[in-house]
Amino acid sequence: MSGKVETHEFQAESRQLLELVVHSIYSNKDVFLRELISNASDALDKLRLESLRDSELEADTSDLHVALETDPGARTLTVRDNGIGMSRDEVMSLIGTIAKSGTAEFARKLKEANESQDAAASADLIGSFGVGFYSSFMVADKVTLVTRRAGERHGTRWESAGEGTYEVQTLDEAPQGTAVTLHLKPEDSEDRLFDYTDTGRLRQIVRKHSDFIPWPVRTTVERPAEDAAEGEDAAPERTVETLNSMKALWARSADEISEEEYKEFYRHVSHDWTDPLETVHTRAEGTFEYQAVLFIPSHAPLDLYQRGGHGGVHLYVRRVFIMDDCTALLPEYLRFVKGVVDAQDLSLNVSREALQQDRQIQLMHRRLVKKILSAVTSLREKDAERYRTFWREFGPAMKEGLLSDFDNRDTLLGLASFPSTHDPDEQTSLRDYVSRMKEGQEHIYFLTGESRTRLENSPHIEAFQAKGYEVLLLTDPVDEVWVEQIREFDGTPLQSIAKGQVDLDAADGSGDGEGAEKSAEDEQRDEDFAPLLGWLGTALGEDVKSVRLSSRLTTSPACVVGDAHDITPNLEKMYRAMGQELPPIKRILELNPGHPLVTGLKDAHTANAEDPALTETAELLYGMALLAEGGELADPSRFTRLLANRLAAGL
Ligand SMILES: Nc1ncnc2c1ncn2[C@@H]1O[C@H](COP(=O)(O)OP(=O)(O)OP(=O)(O)O)[C@@H](O)[C@H]1O
Repeated sequence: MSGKVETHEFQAESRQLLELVVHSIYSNKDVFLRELISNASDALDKLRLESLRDSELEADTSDLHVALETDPGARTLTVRDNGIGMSRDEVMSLIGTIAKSGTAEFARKLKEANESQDAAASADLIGSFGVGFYSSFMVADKVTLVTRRAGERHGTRWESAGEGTYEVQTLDEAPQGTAVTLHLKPEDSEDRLFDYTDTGRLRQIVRKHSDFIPWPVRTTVERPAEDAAEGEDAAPERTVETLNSMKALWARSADEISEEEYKEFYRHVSHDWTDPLETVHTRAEGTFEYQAVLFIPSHAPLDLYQRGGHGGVHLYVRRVFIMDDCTALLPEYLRFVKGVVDAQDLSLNVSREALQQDRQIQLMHRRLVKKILSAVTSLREKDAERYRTFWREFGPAMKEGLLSDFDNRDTLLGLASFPSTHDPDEQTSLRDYVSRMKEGQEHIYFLTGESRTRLENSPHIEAFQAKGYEVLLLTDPVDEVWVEQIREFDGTPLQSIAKGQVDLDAADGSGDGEGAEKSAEDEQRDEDFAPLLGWLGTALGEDVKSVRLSSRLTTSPACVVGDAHDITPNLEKMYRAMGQELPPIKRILELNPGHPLVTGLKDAHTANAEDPALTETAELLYGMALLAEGGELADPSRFTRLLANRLAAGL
């Protein structure tokens, strides 16, 4: 006897998602079938693999297929597979819960889009998130799923109207695999809701969206009996038709495949409903044969920068699906690439661990990386618009490659783009930067920090702006790290303008200022300021390493800079946020000898070095320098008190 029917509530995020799907504004409702067939096909892949690996598994693998069963009278469509199936627990956790990373973020964005009634944004979101099984509720007002996991005795029945709850029941008997029955909503062609019990319609959808599925997708078609005598009512003939061609797309030659076929295949492997940005179809023959179809998506997944977010290259061996998310095939920084690699000479039993060590896999890895980088390089050369999209979505991930992929470092540097003071809207390549360098300029200047506005207004940049030197404004967290490791581009050294000494009057305004002879005027100025600098060094000794005169300032009185090999405050903050212990890092206070506050302080110090107000001015000056670069004060309330007192005294 079957178990009793239990009612459960959907997890909150799933409920939100379902609600959206039920009231979907997604115009192409046909895609529900692609999603269900895709799930069925995955289930067949899994069963084949499991039965290859586990000879004890009690499962029938003699005729693996997907069947579409229609009942126009009852207005139902069933998508049935005889694949791996699900246990009761799996049904509850996989179907009752959307345990995808990024769901919360997705739900939040969706809510925003709904509140602002932005239908296009909602459609985009739902398309890019991929709601899989839940897309059934776009066309059905009730969905019944009956499943039995291969090797298990009992089955499970799940049913829901896509509202707050679902029912589950254990069944004594059920066929192996999964049958999803959709109780279809009334046809509504205005809402692009068609008759999904019509086999002609189903044939059309399968050919369009699921043709390359490697398993037969069958349906029973009824034809009027041919040999029926005139006027006689003969039972119609029922024949089983396979709707898809089942050709593995990657095994076909690229010139036979239409763009639409690639797009459909992309949607199948990525579960992303939007189009890919770029496709790479490649094969290697000879001692180690493989075929690969790889895609660069047109947008970054929500979890691109979360550890453990999943990659997307599926590994096949001689057409047999082996694993999804095969991380051994591509480096971590290319984790956004989706697709399929089919290798000829690997064992079907290969494990994830063994893959990492496999020499052939390593060879394949190297070649695939080169293929992808060269696709991006040609995108950069031939299609500025699409390259821009690529870099906006994946630039920060690509820059991680500068830290890990030494073989391709030069290629990566060559295809990278960076925001710069040259143009507020367009990013620049390093090559273009170099071509614009001023005569005598020997360095590529950059500044790292949290945002473009902060960097543009940072005191460090003043003299560079004034003298027309271009500065790269690097605001991605990863920039802090790679600039520490990469010292030059094509022979031109990179130089942070917030570190070391700057002397823009010398031939090239950077580095340690050596080599440029000081004028008599400068020497006199240094002498005049020496007592103040010495005194400040002691007064602010707790906070700064030293105090010196600056030539990078034009309008600000002071700024703080790092020594040539110090880490930046931004990086320091990142390390601390990750829980790393660091000794306090003191920086250098630089003063603008032309600023009235600084000359005034010098005069006050000369007049009375013992004046207690001097120490407060020094503190204020240091605080201002920190604030100007967007830094944080150690004791903001003390700073405001000192400042308020000064202002009050001046009124
Ligand atoms: N026909 C099926 N047979 C076996 N398991 C299935 C079947 N359909 C769904 N599942 C299980 O339920 C899970 C959730 O399915 P769902 O379609 O919601 O998401 P998905 O396919 O993982 O990804 P996406 O939402 O991006 O399509 C699947 O990953 C799979 O484990």
